[in-house]
Amino acid sequence: MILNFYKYQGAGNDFIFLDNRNGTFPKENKELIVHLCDRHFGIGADGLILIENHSETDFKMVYFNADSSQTMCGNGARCAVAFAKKLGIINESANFTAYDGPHYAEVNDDGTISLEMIDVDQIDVLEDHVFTNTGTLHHIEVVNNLENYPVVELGRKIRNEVYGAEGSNVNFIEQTNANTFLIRTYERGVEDETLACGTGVTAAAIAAHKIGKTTDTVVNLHAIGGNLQVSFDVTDGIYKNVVLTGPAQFVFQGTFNVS
Ligand SMILES: N[C@@H](CCC[C@H](N)C(=O)O)C(=O)O
Repeated sequence: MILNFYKYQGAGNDFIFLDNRNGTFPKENKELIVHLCDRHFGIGADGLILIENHSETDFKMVYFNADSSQTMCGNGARCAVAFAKKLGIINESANFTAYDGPHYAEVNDDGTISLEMIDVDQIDVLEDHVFTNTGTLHHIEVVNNLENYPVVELGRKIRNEVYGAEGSNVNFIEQTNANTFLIRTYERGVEDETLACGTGVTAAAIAAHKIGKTTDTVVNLHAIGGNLQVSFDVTDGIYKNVVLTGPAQFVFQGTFNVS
């Protein structure tokens, strides 16, 4: 089988895209998904995304982590909008369906994508961290000297020892001004630090606001792979109109021979 694939990245979070509107990709084949994402023996990526037909929205995004587990992915969703535009499915805006439900997104004049995220009403503020769900699970800790922080070592420990088999993504943030934070994320399903995580920066912005680190409702997050922005409204403690904005870039396309 020959697969035509496209590679995209959003702030360095990279994805293999397949146009599966004809439904021919064997998505039950988890070994194949793991193999395609393998950086040594496959194409290499943090995740794999299928674009499929949907009866009520412009398209359906089916996301797999590099280990083939499924959930929502914010950077992947922004890249999915860019890919859907390249395929001619949408123009400057999209209504699409993802793991966590329907989403609306817009392509901005500078090529960045603004993506509406789910409302967030459950935010657990604990002694040394915040835990919330922005489409997928996130643990957030405020730290010092993030540049030299042992993100992989501590992220993996928290992911496994605090959250067990289901796990959680683990974000470490450091404030640099009133509405700006540096962020590094250990992602479950990749089981490593990634260069950025869209649902993670969304969770971090909401957590920072919730615990009073910022009073702004437009928050800048600087990840290793690029800059992202999160805006929201807060009504009765519920974060609504949450929008994630950032880059989504086509990198290359090719064919992969599945033996
Ligand atoms: N990189 C993603 C998040 C992908 C899912 C995550 N690894 C999980 O398993 O929850 C993003 O940009 O949101």
